[in-house]
Amino acid sequence: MAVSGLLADMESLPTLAWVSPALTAVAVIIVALLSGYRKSPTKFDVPTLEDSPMRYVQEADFKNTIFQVLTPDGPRIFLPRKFANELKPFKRHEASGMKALADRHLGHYTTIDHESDVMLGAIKIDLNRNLGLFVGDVEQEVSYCFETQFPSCEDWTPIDLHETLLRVVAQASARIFVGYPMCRNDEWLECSTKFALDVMTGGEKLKLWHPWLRPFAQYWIPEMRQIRGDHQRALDLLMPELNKRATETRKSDAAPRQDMIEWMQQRAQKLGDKSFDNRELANLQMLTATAAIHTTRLAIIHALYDIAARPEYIAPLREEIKEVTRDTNGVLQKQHLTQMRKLDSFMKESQRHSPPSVATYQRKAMIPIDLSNGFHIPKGTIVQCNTNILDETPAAWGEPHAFDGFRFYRLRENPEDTNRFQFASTSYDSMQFGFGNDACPGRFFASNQIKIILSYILSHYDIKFEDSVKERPKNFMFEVNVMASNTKVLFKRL
Ligand code: HEM
Repeated sequence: MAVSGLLADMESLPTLAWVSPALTAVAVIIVALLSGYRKSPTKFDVPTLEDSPMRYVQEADFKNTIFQVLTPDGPRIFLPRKFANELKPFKRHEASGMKALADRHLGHYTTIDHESDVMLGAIKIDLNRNLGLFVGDVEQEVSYCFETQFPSCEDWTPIDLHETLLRVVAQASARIFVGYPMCRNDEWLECSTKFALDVMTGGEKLKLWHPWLRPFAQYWIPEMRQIRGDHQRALDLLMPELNKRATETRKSDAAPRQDMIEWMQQRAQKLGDKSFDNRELANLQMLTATAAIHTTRLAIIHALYDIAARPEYIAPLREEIKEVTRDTNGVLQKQHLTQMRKLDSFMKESQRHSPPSVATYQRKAMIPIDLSNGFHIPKGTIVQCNTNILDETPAAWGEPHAFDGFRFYRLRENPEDTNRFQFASTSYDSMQFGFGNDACPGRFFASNQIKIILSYILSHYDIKFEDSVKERPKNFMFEVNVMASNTKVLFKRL
């Protein structure tokens, strides 16, 4: 029931007629809270984990059994991996990954429930088509960032990767999202990275409130208030650049400008999207940064932890980087990234052990869906598949639980498989970027960014853990998300 409906019901109670509006509001809150405690969400006839979704990873037989986690927003259904194959043929208006993600973060309130063909087209088509153009630019940006933001590391220096890499990834991504010089604008970088944190934190805090109370509670939660401010700030920061571009006369023979601002504007024109304006452009920039920056940063942190924990990989990885860039004296070019097969393999193995989530395939049923085992998914239900599948690793890939950084490198030595098993390849056995038509469209870009940043670090620094760290730091879970611990890594300039 909506809050307005609840208010109407209460107003019809004669005993409340004399109560002041403030007291009525308090009464509404109490009634809503009490009804929230009484009400248990509609359950499915499958095992239930009542408590915390964090527990299911350890306790539920997620591989073979369908089970549910009850949340105030209704049950979340967890499916064995095989059902991803059954859901894959459904189109996005029938089974939507974006809607599932938006619901998980209360997108209606946190503003991320915003599906845009302009944004998807700009990433899927324009960004992917032009990836090769930016390798030099991004490398330059990464190098500038390390030179200006990083300690000198003449001797072993402890580095907080979470903090440092946020800046590096944000700036390297902004080089392509908003172009130069905007990519070096501190305020823009702060705004575009903070938005994601406000969405995550604000959404989590709002979830603690009963759904009926959220329309009010959103105004009490600082991060929820900041989200609105973030949008306005993004627009204000972007306007000088947009005005400059709108008024600037470019030579007729000048190469077309290539960055996400340009692509979004052109896509909107092509699609005849009348609602697209500067405000929408700023919003889409924030959404793109949200999808891109924190995921990429996390993948790099995991990879660096894996390298620091297994120093025997440093020499062969460095050797490969040196070898492939020999023809250009160490300057990275597009083809070099494809040639870095050992690094690619190491990144994929690192992601196999530390995926972004144990359920990277999630969909909201936009229509009722029946699975082959007779399980009925009603419209509006969120389902997620178990994609945490070390045990189910195909036999041909070798020992499933071992960390074998070059397993995919060796698999690709088979001439038939040379284009398979890449970091950005998705398959039923490798769903870290999702699966099917709606798998992550930014994965090729992410692959490039990660390679550029890791190869910069490996070529300029030695890294290791402090002596007190005896093994690779353990990951921890937040709901279905796999998070990296906050362990410092020591850097020393070569
Ligand atoms: C290592 C970095 C990244 C990881 C691990 C990652 C992971 C994912 C996953 C698991 C999905 C859901 C796919 C599915 O449901 O089948 C997804 C979707 C998405 N990602 Fe990424 N991502 C990364 C980087 C990026 C980047 C750099 C961008 C943008 C440039 C991006 C943009 C998107 C978008 C727009 C979607 C929604 C796609 C749709 O609904 O069609 N991601 N990502």
